Amino acid sequence: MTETLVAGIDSSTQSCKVVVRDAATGALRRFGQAPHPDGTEVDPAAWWDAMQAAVAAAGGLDDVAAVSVAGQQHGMVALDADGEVIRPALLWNDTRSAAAAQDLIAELGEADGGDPAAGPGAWARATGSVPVASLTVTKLRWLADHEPENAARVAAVALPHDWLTWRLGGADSLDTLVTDRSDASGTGYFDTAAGRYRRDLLAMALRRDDVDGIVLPRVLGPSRAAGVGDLTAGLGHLMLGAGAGDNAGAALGLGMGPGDVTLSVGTSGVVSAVSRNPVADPSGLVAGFADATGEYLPLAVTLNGSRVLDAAARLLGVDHAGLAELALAARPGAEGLTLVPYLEGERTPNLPGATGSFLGLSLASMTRENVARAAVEGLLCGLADGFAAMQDQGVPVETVRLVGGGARSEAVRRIAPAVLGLPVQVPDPGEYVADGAARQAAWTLAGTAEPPEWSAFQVRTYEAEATPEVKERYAARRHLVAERGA
Ligand SMILES: Nc1ncnc2c1ncn2[C@@H]1O[C@H](COP(=O)(O)OP(=O)(O)O)[C@@H](O)[C@H]1O
Ligand SMILES: O=C(CO)[C@@H](O)[C@H](O)COP(=O)(O)O
Repeated sequence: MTETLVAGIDSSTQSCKVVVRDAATGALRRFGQAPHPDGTEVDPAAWWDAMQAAVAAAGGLDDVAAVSVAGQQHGMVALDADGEVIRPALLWNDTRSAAAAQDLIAELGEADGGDPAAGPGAWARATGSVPVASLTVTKLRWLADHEPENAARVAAVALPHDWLTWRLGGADSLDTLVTDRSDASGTGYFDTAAGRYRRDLLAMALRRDDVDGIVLPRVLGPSRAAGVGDLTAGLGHLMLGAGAGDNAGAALGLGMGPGDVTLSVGTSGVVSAVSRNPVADPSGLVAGFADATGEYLPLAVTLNGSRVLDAAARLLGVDHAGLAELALAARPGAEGLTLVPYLEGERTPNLPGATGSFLGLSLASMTRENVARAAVEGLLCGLADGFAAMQDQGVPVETVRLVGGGARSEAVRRIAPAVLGLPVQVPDPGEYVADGAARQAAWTLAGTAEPPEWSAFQVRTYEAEATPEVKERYAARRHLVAERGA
């Protein structure tokens, strides 16, 4: 019997990855990857080109029955009435809209009860999240304030995964744009608990009173088909799933349920958990997003994930294996050296203009080993802060898993349980976002109530003696940061 194949695509910050899997068992059949351009402002055409290259590297989709696209969240893809991209997309890690976030918070507070200080609570109640520069709503306000002629031309707003799904489906008209709850919940103009758009917030962001005519992608249920796609002439037809934000994709790929907490060390550092109830944290540390199965996915996100390791390896003139070796050769705590790794500014805590700092340099601590160790510990302390914020929101913790490109580092794997003070499971290295998209495609194809049960992945559990002093020192130092440009 010939097997039915499905594909999952992860259009993430640094690259596009494609997996082709058996729809019934989830067995991996093929894989392809292609890089994305650097920078926090990207022409979506580059994602399309990378997707074509990654699909080709994965052997094409000729024999594939269904495909879903997961993607980096929040990126603003503004389209005009002809469906053309108005300007390069501003990505989730572009911090130019930090002041717009502050303005929007104050304005909703004023609109709600006359008090700008009530803004964070008002946003958390309205959408589940407090705006930070990452969220799409703040990018739209930035557009209105800095490029009003572009803001006036906006006829539709999509996210990276919506736009790619639309292109796959033929991009016939703006009305065929679709999305899913997980990605819609990261826009900042979607009421996550109620599952509906807040056009009043879109109007506030764009400073326009005619937003009823603006197309927002239709929000599909978790296993609803987005249509029948045609990647390029000659590649044949395939069913399109609704797709998802990348973190919800990973949750589906990992089969996460309540009690499972995932740390992802990709470009972003993410702590996420599935919750049966919506979360609305007025402190803004936890974003109250939705998952890709009908539940919720509270998460805390740092701007400084795997690139902290990339930068430290560059600084020390070693590769990733060399960095891990150096870090593991140092003692816990790096003899008093701390890296506050705000290399791209920071989102959790919300310090978009911050730069990073090495603190605690001494003759003893200023060694290559300690610098490597401080980089790994600093990255993990940022995640540990997010983890604590999730626990403060009542998120239960039974298992902790580590995924993403940075989880390939032996140092990250071995130091994570020491910094968190908990055992950490590391699944087989893989592309769990793309896997989640593939599982969604199989679900869409099957038309069943629940996603297909796929064979479990292997995990290796890492344990270590807890080093609470590392987190304590970091907590005492993390506010000692300089402003960008200072
Ligand atoms: N062995 C390794 N050790 C540490 N970091 C690694 C290793 N392999 C890959 N990475 C890092 O992982 C990152 C890419 O991870 P990925 O999860 O694909 O990111 P994204 O989804 O944000 O594009 C890169 O920054 C890369 O340098
Ligand atoms: O902003 C968020 C989630 O809120 C990021 O997690 C992006 O979704 C990018 O993810 P990666 O490409 O780093 O995995």
